[in-house]
Amino acid sequence: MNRKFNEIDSTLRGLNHSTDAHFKWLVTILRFVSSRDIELAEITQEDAHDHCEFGQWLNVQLQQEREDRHFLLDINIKHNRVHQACRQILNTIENDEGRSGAFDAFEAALLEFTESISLYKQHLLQLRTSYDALTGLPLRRILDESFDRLNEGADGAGLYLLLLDIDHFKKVNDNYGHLTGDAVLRSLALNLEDNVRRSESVYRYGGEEFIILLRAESDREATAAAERLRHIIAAVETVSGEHVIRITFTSGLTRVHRGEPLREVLERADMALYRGKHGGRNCTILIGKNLDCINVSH
Ligand SMILES: Nc1nc2c(ncn2[C@@H]2O[C@H](COP(=O)(O)OP(=O)(O)OP(=O)(O)O)[C@@H](O)[C@H]2O)c(=O)[nH]1
Repeated sequence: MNRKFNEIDSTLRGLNHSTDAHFKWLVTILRFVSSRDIELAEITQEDAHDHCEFGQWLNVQLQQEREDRHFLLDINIKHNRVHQACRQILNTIENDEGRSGAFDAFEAALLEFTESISLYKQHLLQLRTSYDALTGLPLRRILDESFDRLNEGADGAGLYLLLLDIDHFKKVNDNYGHLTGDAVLRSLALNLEDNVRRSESVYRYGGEEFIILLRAESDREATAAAERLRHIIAAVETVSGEHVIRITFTSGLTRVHRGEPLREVLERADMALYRGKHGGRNCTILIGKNLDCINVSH
C-alpha cells in the first residue's frame, strides 16, 4: 500500500487510541483524588503532559518531519493546558481553596483540547478521500494540487508524464469476476510503486488508468524507464483460484515543459495513448510538443 495512505491510517488509529487513553486518564484523576497516597507522574508533575499516554504518542509524532505539524503543535498546546488546569484543581483541593474557577478552567481546557483533536481528525479524513481505497494510490485531486509545484524551479527539470491504461481489462472482469479485477489493479499499483524511484509518484487516474510522474534527463532515459515498467508488469502473475492472470498496458509518454499546465500535458499523453491502443496495444508511445508520435517499444 502507498506509504502516505498507510501513514494517514496509522495516524488516525494512533489518534483514536491515544484519545481513548485520555478519557481513561480522567478516571485516573478521580482515583488519585480518592486515595492521595499514590504518586502519578501523569497527574502531579510539572511535565505531566509528557507522561500520559496521549503525550507520549504526540511526542513521537512531533519528532517526525510532517506537513501536518501545525495541527499537532496546536493539539500539544491544548493538551498541555488540560494537564495544567488539572493540577490547578488538585492544588485548590489540597489547600482547601475555592474551586469553581479551577473547574471552569479545566472544563474550558478540555473542550479546547477535544476541538483541536476534531480539527486534526477532520483534516486526516478529508486527506484520506484523496487516496484510492482499493489501491491506496493518490487520486487525481492530489496530482492536480501538486503538479504546478512539481513543475517549477529546480524540481521542474526532467519531468515526464506517463499515462498508462491496462489492455483489454474488461475481459479480466468478464472472465474472472470483478473481485479478481480488483486484485489485478491492486497488484499493478503495488508493482508500479515498488519499481519507481522515491522521487517519482504513481497516481490512480481513473478506473484502469494510472499516471506516473517520472524523473529523467532525456527522452531516451524516460522511454527506458517506461519500457522497464512495461516489461516488469507484463511478467507479473496474479493468481485467482486455478487461474493465473497476466496483463499488459499501453502508455503515452511526454516531457513536461516548465510552467506547462497539467491539462495540456494530459491531452498530449492521452493522444499518444490513443495511438498506442489503435496500433495494437502493449506498447509505449512517446509524443513530442509538436505532437509527433514515436513507438519506442522494444
Ligand atoms: N474490477 C474493477 N474493474 C474496474 C475498475 N474500474 C474500472 N474497471 C473496469 O475496467 C474496464 C475498462 O474497460 P474498457 O474501457 O472497455 O477498456 P479495456 O477493456 O481495458 O480495453 P482497452 O483499454 O481498449 O484495451 C471496465 O470493465 C470497467 O468496469 C475497478 O475499480 N475494479
